[in-house]
Amino acid sequence: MKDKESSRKRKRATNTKKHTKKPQNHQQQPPPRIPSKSQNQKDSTFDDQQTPSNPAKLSKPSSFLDKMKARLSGGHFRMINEKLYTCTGNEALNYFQEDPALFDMYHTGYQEQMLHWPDQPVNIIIKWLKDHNPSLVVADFGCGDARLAKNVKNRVFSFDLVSNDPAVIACDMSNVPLGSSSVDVAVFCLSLMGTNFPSYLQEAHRVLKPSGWLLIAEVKSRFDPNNGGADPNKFSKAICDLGFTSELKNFSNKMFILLHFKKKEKLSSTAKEIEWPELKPCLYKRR
Ligand SMILES: C[S@@+](CC[C@H](N)C(=O)[O-])C[C@H]1O[C@@H](n2cnc3c(N)ncnc32)[C@H](O)[C@@H]1O
Repeated sequence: MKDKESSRKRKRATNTKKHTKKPQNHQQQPPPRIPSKSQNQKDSTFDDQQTPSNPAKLSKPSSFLDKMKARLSGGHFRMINEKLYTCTGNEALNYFQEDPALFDMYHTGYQEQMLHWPDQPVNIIIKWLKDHNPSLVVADFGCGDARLAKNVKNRVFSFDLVSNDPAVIACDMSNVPLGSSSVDVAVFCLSLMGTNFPSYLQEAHRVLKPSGWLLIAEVKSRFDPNNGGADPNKFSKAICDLGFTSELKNFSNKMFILLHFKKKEKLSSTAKEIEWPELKPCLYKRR
């Protein structure tokens, strides 16, 4: 009996030893690992847009945080972008009115994406305007940061869903505060985003003077019928049926197409049903 009792006591003592935490000896801890060159390279693929040029910066904890923030904001951009391509203009207006910070988030991401485009379509349109008479009055539908208005001598009415600039008029561009036949040029630079895009083109037709110009720059992949995109000829025909003549189709750029139309002097008396092709959303890749 005594033997059993003493063996139980011994067992308890060894168990307690097993579970007792050793006091930490910090001096014996291995030193923190400094990322080697190959680890730095691996990190840079995490989000190569954010890789600092100085590798020493990578060892600072803030660079990891910066990368996390960049990743998060890239995700937010893609989410907002997809929303804009899959809802109506009015829904997009309400979306941004509820949280105007989303608009800034979208535009930060959009500018980041555009850095990877060899040419900016807005610069091609700016050049077109500079080559024409500066007295032409322009309406920029979906103007973004109003770069167009800031770079030409023309009088420009700039419209977007949110206004962060006194020069920009906040509205849904299917209903702009301009009189009928009041402008010479209507511009849509990558802005035919809403599912109701035909109503934006109808509005441009309303505000354009007879013989006024309609200039469209759109993402090329949206007009690639082999890849689910619209047939550009059907799109062009629909615009002509709205009351325009086609003046230019330029597919030479890798990233965007350029289409120019002129508003017909006289509208045909027989209004016909216009067959608009669907325009697929332009979704940006994670970089
Ligand atoms: C891709 S960005 C292009 C901005 C500018 N045109 C450029 O080329 O830099 C498209 C812009 O169209 C605006 N947009 C989209 N739908 C709109 C609508 N229904 N009414 C007004 N603006 C709209 C978006 O808010 C966004 O600023």
